[in-house]
Amino acid sequence: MTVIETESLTKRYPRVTALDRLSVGIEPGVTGLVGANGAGKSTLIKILLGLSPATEGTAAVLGLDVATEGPRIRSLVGYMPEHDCLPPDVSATEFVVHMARMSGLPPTSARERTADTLRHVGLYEERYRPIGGYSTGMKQRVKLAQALVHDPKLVLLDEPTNGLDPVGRDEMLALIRRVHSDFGISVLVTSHLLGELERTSDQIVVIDGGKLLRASSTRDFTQATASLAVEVTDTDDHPDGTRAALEAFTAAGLTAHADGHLLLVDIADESTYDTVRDAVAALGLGLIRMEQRRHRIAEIFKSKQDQEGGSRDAA
Ligand SMILES: Nc1ncnc2c1ncn2[C@@H]1O[C@H](COP(=O)(O)OP(=O)(O)OP(=O)(O)O)[C@@H](O)[C@H]1O
Repeated sequence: MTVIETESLTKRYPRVTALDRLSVGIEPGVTGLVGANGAGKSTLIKILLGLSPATEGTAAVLGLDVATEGPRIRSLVGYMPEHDCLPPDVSATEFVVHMARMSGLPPTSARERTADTLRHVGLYEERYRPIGGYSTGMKQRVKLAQALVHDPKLVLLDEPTNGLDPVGRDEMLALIRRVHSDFGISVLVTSHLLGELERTSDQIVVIDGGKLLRASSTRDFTQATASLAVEVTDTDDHPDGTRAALEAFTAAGLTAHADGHLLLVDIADESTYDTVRDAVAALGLGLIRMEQRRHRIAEIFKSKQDQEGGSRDAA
């Protein structure tokens, strides 16, 4: 079952192709949509909401065709826009109640849902103060609350960590995780920062120049490239133990490279551990560390970009 499905989705503006034959299926859970600025993330969200027509291709949200079912999709989906769009003179409560009413909730349940949602996003104490006096983090929480207030099945969050300091980012990401774990709401969250979504997301979709680069579970993403980090001592016989071990690993048929004092060995299969241990023992070196290291997503892309000679700002 997929919550979002696109097929050859293309969006051409007069001077740029923002989405280029994008075909992707997104399952329930938390999905990170990652891409550099201008990759096409916001364009995709607007098409999914039925607010902007695709030039070619098709897309379905919760099984509904975006070309014909926009209003129904928007009743089932919450949207947190990227830019600050909050009225400064009203309180969070007034604004979120208003948005709940816009979504069709009757007055009493709009007020109840608003109180619950603001409590959930951690804005309960400040809920009667005008939004104009809020910090960036508080404004982001109001935007999240209005996306959740009508109890959607799916929320589309466009760069919710933008402008936040590291602590604010972590809090927002934890909150996003809870949107799914506490309420079972699926989440599509965008970011231009590859690293920040890997702890939050079940799946990662990476787009670049409107094209799909990769879509897979976060676990597959990082595990497929697992490596063994090995650190060894120097000895009188081998004053550069790292170099001696690297040569021995290569001679034993392993793929390895040095990163300072660390040797990073590709894990071909279970026997890699024994081969490393035996090679180190044969040289008479001490083994300081041998541990499996999952690559961070950012590293995978850095090496991919280095290979391609690219210098994009997704990091
Ligand atoms: N209404 C528009 N008219 C013309 N070009 C547009 C329009 N909206 C977006 N674009 C262009 O389409 C491309 C993709 O933009 P989009 O906003 O979808 O990217 P993004 O990944 O969301 O990046 P950002 O995080 O910077 O918003 C960009 O080159 C952008 O300039």
